[in-house]
Amino acid sequence: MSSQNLPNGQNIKDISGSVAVIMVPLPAQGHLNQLLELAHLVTSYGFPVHYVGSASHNHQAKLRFHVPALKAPSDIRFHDFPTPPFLSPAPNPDSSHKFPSHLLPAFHATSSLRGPIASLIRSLSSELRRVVVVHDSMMASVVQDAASVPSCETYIFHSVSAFALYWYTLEATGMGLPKEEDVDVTDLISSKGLPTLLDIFTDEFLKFMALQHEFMNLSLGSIYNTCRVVEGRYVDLFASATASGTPTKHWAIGPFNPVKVREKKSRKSAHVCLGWLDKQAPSSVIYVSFGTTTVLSDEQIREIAMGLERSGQKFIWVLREADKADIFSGGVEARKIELPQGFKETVEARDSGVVVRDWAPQLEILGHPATGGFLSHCGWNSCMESISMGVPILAWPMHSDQPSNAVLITQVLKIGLMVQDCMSQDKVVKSSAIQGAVEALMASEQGDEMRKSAAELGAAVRGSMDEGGVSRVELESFITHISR
Ligand SMILES: O=c1ccn([C@@H]2O[C@H](COP(=O)(O)OP(=O)(O)O[C@H]3O[C@H](CO)[C@@H](O)[C@H](O)[C@H]3O)[C@@H](O)[C@H]2O)c(=O)[nH]1
Repeated sequence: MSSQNLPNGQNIKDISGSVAVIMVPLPAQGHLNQLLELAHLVTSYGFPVHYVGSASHNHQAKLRFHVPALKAPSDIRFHDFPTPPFLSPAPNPDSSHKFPSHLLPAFHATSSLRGPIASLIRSLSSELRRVVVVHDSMMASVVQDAASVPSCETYIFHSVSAFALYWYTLEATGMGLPKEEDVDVTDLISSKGLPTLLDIFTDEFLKFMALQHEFMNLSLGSIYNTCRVVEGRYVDLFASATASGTPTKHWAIGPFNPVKVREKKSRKSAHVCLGWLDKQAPSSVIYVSFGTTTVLSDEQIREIAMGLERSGQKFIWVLREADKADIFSGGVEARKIELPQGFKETVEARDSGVVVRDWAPQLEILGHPATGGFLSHCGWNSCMESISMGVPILAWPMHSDQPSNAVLITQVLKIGLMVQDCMSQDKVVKSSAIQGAVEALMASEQGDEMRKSAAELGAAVRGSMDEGGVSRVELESFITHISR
């Protein structure tokens, strides 16, 4: 964004020196990266951004960031605030619930950020005309002191789809599933329909959420990492379902992730899997990854391996353990995830795939022309990244917003298929179901149709970030609003 003028005609230089933005993420990868991406978008308009968290979560956010370094990196200032020591247990592959409860100690420890954040707000507001706090919806209690500083305003950042938010709201108010014409609620993702809040969250996390809800009415508006081309209708439905007496604003300004596919020569990552992809035919590879919170049992991993192998389709499979609350903490030795005997040798002999055990360059894999499908748990980052790169999704939701995202992808947008029978918490999905689903997406007419629809949606979403595009207009509306 090279223009020196804000959308309202004011000069950036005149405004940006008098307004600062503080970003307050929830300390989990899928949240840290979204607010860091938003920080980059905001600094591109000349506003300084202060990104706050514990030293290890700030380090995590920087280390794994997939946006190339800014020309002026000093525009984002990281504040490493002290947090008391918190437990960082190993994820439990045999847990009876798929929700990543092992992350909760880090979430609870964020209460200690309240004091340092309040001090930062007060110190900035003594020098500036306005301090703008953009906080994760799950950090509302931590920024509650902002309300007592007259020149400070807070805005909620929602890290999940508007469709998921709308569905949570209907569930929480007892109104039930979204009975929309375009969502066939009788044929959702399991014979029982969408799971309840207790199926997708734990009691402890629901209590943590309830605490945040107590402070959400202090904010002046909501920001979404989504695009009206994808789910504008659900942004409006959620806005009206949660409307109270006080008018609040809603800005759908996603995708936050970069939408331009990089040329081979200017790639950020030199990961070996990209070299392998370069040798594959267009749209011939399925990318398999379950984000940073999914914990799979050994048995489930074996079934995935067999399913992939028997499908005969080429694949890149990211096989990593879920993140711990502190990814840099030592302690218990990480689980050694074993593959079935002979799997590695067969895959190598046939050159049929790559198993990635470290951090994969997901955005670059999805943006590669050889990638034709994504077997995903439907975390919202993965959905937005896949949508913006025009790649259809084979949906295997696990917990939280993922089941509703899967419905959005498969039933509303029709750019993906479900892995059969995957919503049962205690059942292992068999290799035959995985094989069938992979074949359906990668080697059938139905799969080709999904690829075509996903490519069309991807082009529209990328266009939404161009000058005059719907997301760019909303981003500039937010920028104009905070600089008023
Ligand atoms: O090897 C890897 C693994 C992950 N990623 C990136 O990590 C992020 C993962 O985010 P997401 O797809 O949203 O999955 P989770 O990590 O599971 O995200 C959590 O946070 C999301 C935002 O609230 C929710 O939608 C999910 O349900 C919740 O599990 C994405 O940007 C990926 O590109 C990589 O780049 N390389």
